[in-house]
This record gives sequence, structure tokens and C-alpha cells, in this order.
Amino acid sequence: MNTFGRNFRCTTFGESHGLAVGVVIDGCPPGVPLAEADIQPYLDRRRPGKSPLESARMEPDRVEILSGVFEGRTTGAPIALLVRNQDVRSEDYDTLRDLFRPGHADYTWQAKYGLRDHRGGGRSSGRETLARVAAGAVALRCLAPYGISIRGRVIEIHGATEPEAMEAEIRAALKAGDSVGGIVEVIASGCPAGLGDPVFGKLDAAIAGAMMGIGAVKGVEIGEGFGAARLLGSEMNDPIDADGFLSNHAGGILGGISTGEDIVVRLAVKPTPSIRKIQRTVDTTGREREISVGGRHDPCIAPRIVPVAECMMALVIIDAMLEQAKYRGWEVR
Ligand SMILES: Cc1cc2nc3c(=O)[nH]c(=O)nc-3n(C[C@H](O)[C@H](O)[C@H](O)COP(=O)(O)O)c2cc1C
Ligand SMILES: C=C(O[C@@H]1CC(C(=O)O)=C[C@@H](OP(=O)(O)O)[C@H]1O)C(=O)O
Repeated sequence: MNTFGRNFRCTTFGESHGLAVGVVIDGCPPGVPLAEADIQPYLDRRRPGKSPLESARMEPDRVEILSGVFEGRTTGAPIALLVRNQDVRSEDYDTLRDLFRPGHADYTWQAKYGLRDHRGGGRSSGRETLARVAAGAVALRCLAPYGISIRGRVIEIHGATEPEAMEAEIRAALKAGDSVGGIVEVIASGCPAGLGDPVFGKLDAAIAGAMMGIGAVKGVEIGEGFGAARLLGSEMNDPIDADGFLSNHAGGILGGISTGEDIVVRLAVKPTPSIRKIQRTVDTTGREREISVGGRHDPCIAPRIVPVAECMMALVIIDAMLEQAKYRGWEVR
């Protein structure tokens, strides 16, 4: 499945070591002011090579708007956004042609398609997320007039919660040829009450699906999440008075519909699969082998996921806003 969304439909395309990665957005309302400069800052936050604690692949990730914008405004036609790959070094991946990396998608893509683009994981590479970020930036442009803002942050790395300790965990893993995971939190503020579509199109289900659809995400919780299982009803419920909700254990969603409070989501991000440390694996003939993975990799994916998760949240919310507009008659512009 390469398409996301019911109303604001995004189809991403491209491979990590192909010519380019991009997205076609169909369903963006007409008349939204949009320029490359509105999208580029989000891609700049996501791109690799910004610090020694992430992949050393140097990609400028300059976005080109190919269609759907005329005289600075969206036309209602499909918006095609393109980013050309510039620093692939595919030869570093030659040994992966016949070998499966433990923890990556190599084994399962081979099982599904009977072949795979082994260069940097092809489409299973986290590089595909640049297309989601470009689409999310357009969604955020649409949401801006409504006072909706979305912010993410890393709250834990390998058990550490203080910024310096988190960084030390990544450095230690890098030095050991290993990797670490972490927890990312995303909060959407300013969403109106009433977004989401019960029974099967619940807002929390849509958010969980969107977040789980990001590579390396192994868990999603909303509000109290797994902690809710350990609370009493009187602790979990959010009392209401004439001014609104007095707490937000629900994480901004009840009955699959937004309450108008902050929507609070946390993602568990696994340690990066591609590591230098030697591990056991098999080749495509089933022969047992050992592997130490080359190429340029993130020692920790959690910090890189922050802008991606923000943009996935934006895509879910614009989709829900456009759906709600059908019922309530207001326009998203
Ligand atoms: C932004 C981002 C960056 C990533 N960087 C790497 C990386 O450098 N090396 C790697 O092996 N996996 C990386 N991943 C994770 C793999 O793409 C992912 O683990 C793989 O596709 C298998 O999917 P799964 O972990 O969701 O099962 C990254 C993922 C994202 C979203
Ligand atoms: C290139 C990016 O991240 C990549 C995500 C990734 C992976 O396996 O997910 C592996 C590395 O690159 P390659 O696909 O060349 O192996 C990372 O550098 C990017 O985010 O733009």
C-alpha cells in the first residue's frame, strides 16, 4: 500500500538509492497559499547528515513542486513534490544483495515479492519518510489558519530521560557498533472537538495506524496508554465542568472523536537494525552466515522520527478535518 488518507490522499514513490523520492497529493483544497519555502524547513529538520549522532548520508533534500500550484496557490489538482537523491554510494550495499539484515525488512520483502532492491533497503528505507514529511508540510499549511499546531520531542533514549544522558546512550551504542531505541511524544493542540469517524474510522485508530506505519515504530499509546490498565475509573476519567475538561488522561480522544483537548501520542521506537556488531543470519539460499552491516546508518532512529511523526499527525488531522467539513458544511482553506 503506497497511498495514505481518504480525503487528503498521499501516494509516495521512490527508493532510497533510486533517482528520487516524492509524493503526489490528491484532494488538497484549492486556494491554499503554498511555495517550496513552506515545505523546505520540514525537510531540513528531517534530512540525514545534520549531526555525528545520525546517518552520515549527506542529502540536501531540496523539494521541487512539479504540479498543483499556480501563482502561489494550490489549484485543487494533484500536487506532485519531488526530492532527488544525491549521495547514494550504492556500492557499500553490494554484500547485502544475497544477505538478510536481522531486524530490517530484507527477509520479509524477499518473501513477499521474490526480489528486492537491496541498495539501502530500497523503499523500506526510512528515506521514504521524506515524502510523508513533504505531504505533512502541505497539510500543516492547510491547518495553520485554524490555529492547530503539532510538536514532537524525544522523551527517552535507552531508558535515559535527561538530554545529556540520552546523548551519552547514543554515543556509547555508536562506539560499540550497536544501536539504541527510544520514545517520541507528539502533541497536537488546537484541534476542534468532533474530529474522527466512529465506529471504524476512529481518530485514535487512524493515529495509531499512521504512527505504526513509520519504520521502526513498535508501539503507540494515546493519553495514559498502557498506564490506563493500572488506573481506577475515578483516576482515568477526565471530569468536566462548565469550562470544559479538568484533566486529559484520554489524550484528547473519546469514542474515537476529538474532545478539543491536546491530542497526546507516544511512540516506542526500536533500536536501528543495521549495526556493525557481528550477528547471525542466512543468505538467499538459506545458508547460515555472519553479518556486520556497512553503509551509513542512524545509531538511534527516535530523534529522526520526530518530524516524521509530527507530519503523520498532520496528515491524519487534515484528513479528519476534510471529512468533518462534509458534515458541518465549513470549508478547509
Ligand atoms: C527516519 C528513519 C530513519 C531510519 N534509519 C535507519 C538506518 O539508518 N538504518 C536502519 O537499518 N534502519 C533505519 N530505519 C529503520 C528501518 O527503516 C526499519 O526498521 C525497517 O524498514 C524495518 O521496518 P520495521 O522496523 O518497521 O519492522 C529508519 C527509519 C526511519 C523512519
Ligand atoms: C537516507 C536516509 O536515512 C536512511 C534510512 C535507512 C533505513 O534503512 O531506513 C538507512 C540509511 O540509508 P540507506 O537507505 O542509504 O541505507 C539511512 O541514512 C534518510 O532518512 O534520508
